[in-house]
Amino acid sequence: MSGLSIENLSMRFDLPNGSAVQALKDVSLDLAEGELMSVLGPSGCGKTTLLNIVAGFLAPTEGVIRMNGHAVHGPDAERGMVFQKGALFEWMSVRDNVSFGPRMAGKREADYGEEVDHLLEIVGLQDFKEKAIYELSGGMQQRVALARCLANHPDVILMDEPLGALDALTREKMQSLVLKLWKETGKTIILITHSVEEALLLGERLLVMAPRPGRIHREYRLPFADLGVGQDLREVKKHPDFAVKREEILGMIWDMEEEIMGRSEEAS
Ligand SMILES: Nc1ncnc2c1ncn2[C@@H]1O[C@H](COP(=O)(O)OP(=O)(O)OP(=O)(O)O)[C@@H](O)[C@H]1O
Repeated sequence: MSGLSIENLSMRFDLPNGSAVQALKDVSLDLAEGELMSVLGPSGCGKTTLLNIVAGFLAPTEGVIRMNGHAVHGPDAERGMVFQKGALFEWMSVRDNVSFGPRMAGKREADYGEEVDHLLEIVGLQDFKEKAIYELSGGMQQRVALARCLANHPDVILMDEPLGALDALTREKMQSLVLKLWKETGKTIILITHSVEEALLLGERLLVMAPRPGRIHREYRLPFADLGVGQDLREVKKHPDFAVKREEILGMIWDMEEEIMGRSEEAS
């Protein structure tokens, strides 16, 4: 079967003081090839833990991840990761960052050169390819991170708050770029965000997680990502159902946060 399958995943962290945190409990989910899923939820509901397990950085206490039918046992180029920031090689040029994966795989310039230049063009950095990373703005650095991830030909792209450190305007532009890359490359994408608007705009599927233990609370299938491929995201936000869903999900997360605060007050 092609695509990503998350089967009965649980993760418990045993702490040095003898207690334990149940970060995830019985999470199951199938993602077909080319689907874009955004993941939202209050702090501590296990979003990053879920992504790290899918990436193969963490082994779950129970359950299994299957990628195109085979079980995942560790990191692999088929699952690429884009972090919030800080994962680029600062001292290398933009182009050397993007070509890093192919070079490490033993490929020659003649094999990857054209594709790397094409990726730089897609993310709008063709005029900056010889610049060093530290010379770029935050938004440009995230474009390098996206191009570098794509250069490894992943089947799935995992994004942990990839736009979280950007200013509002750059973030909006990058949201459009993520949609464009998704449509042009047909990649399967999981994107974690703390922004309800971003989750609505980018997720053709939107997963709301709940904490303690981390679990799937609700899933939506939404039209906004498809709408956003062809038009300004500000227009998409004017869609009557957009505001309805935003209020519904904000309320849902607000209630969860209130419950968490209530529980911690009871415990203290
Ligand atoms: N290595 C670890 N050891 C112990 N506990 C951990 C570890 N990693 C995560 N946790 C705990 O697991 C739970 C889920 O954490 P996780 O970072 O996955 O949540 P999150 O939803 O991504 O949170 P945030 O939105 O704040 O980034 C939290 O209670 C966290 O403290």
